[in-house]
Amino acid sequence: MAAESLSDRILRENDAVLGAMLSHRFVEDVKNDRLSKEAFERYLVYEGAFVDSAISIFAYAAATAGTMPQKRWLIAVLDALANEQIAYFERTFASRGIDPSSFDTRIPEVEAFRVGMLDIARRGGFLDTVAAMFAAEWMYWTWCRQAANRPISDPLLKEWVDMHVDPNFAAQAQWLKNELDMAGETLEDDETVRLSAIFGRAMQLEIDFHDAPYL
Ligand SMILES: Cc1ncc(C[n+]2csc(CCO)c2C)c(N)n1
Repeated sequence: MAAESLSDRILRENDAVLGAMLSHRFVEDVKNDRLSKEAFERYLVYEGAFVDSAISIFAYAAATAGTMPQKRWLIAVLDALANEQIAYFERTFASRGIDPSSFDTRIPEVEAFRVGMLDIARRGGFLDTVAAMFAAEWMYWTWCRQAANRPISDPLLKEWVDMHVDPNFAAQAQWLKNELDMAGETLEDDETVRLSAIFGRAMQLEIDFHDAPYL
């Protein structure tokens, strides 16, 4: 039998916290088409602030990547973040008349996620960033695939869910998984334990972040 890949090991070891996030009230509300307009708009502002910091996080990954194919891939990720994801928020805020500066994005749950993810990238190495973003993206890809098969009345929420089932986003989640697996073939056990803990920490930050629109 083939040895378990590093990403599968990380997913298995963090099954409980991943499961808690996948059954979070926010995910359930989107899947059942009952997320309130107020919660969605708060989420959008918090999320827009996070996607902005994701540009910094992936910039750290590009700066610490070892090979040119990795750098090329990450530059494409940065391009998609700045020109597709951020563009979504600009369009959405304009069409809804949302003024992001009138929301408090410094509340602890939102700030902890942003600072926590950024710190992993700033202080850790390339694989630390990959493990944290694998947590974030694998989780979104998983629940958005479920949500995309159900009716969602708000066209902008529908667009947001669909963006995370798009083949480009799926390829990004798979790329992170594969980077972990390739590195995992030669890592010492204490290093794999550390990366699994980073995944778990990122997922707990996600749970708290998704509580924030309801506070
Ligand atoms: C709170 C939160 N967690 C995870 C994602 C998933 N996601 C979508 S794009 C992106 C950055 C680079 O691809 C990430 C992590 C999200 N959007 N918001």
